[in-house]
Amino acid sequence: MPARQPTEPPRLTLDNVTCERDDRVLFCNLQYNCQAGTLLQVVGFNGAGKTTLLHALTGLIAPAEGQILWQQTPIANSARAFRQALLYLGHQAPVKAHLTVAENALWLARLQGASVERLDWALEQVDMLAYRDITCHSLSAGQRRRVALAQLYMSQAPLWVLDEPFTAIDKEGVAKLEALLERHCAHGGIAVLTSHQALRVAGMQTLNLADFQPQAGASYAYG
Ligand SMILES: Nc1ncnc2c1ncn2[C@@H]1O[C@H](COP(=O)(O)OP(=O)(O)OP(=O)(O)O)[C@@H](O)[C@H]1O
Repeated sequence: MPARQPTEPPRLTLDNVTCERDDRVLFCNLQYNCQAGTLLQVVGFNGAGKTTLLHALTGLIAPAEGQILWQQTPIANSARAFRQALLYLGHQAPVKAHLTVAENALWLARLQGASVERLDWALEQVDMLAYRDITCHSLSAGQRRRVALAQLYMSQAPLWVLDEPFTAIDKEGVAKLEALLERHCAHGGIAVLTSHQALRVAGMQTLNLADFQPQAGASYAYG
């Protein structure tokens, strides 16, 4: 489904962002501008701060320095508009074991304000329609991830922030997700994702957190 078109083209700006955990600077002075159509893969070694950056991008944590802007307004000042524009998929597939595949996909879609008329179609896209009424506790890790990914097919949010969406997904599933990301951005959406995989998506940009490491000895600059 094409991204819902806001009145102005979507724009996400990382303005001189520094993030830290437990007084330790993970990356600093990160400057990046994502315009309509941007697909950005955040890469870096284990512990570089990729998930931390996505948490900052979604407003779950505040950067130690700098700010995140949505449509040129700091996200802290535009929380409602920003939340409506955002689809965030975290590291763990947010699937409840005691609910069926359809129930999980439905509440995730409703949580995102996504259109639920296309539930069965979305489940078909992630090859989970045959499991529609099965409770999720009996699913494999890849199948649980697929249930979570179904919401991407129902979403109209212009901004997708996805933490390791390819985890546990097989080769065919990866190719489908790559095509979906490409379509989302071709329709004017923005997608920021982390992955340790080399992805095949036309026009994808890469942000390597290793390029924004603090200088040696500067780790406690904010203490
Ligand atoms: N809630 C937290 N409290 C304290 N430290 C944290 C917290 N979350 C993460 N960290 C620390 O911040 C650093 C960066 O973690 P993060 O999960 O952002 O890395 P990552 O680049 O996503 O790693 P990976 O590739 O292994 O998923 C790690 O050293 C981690 O221990």
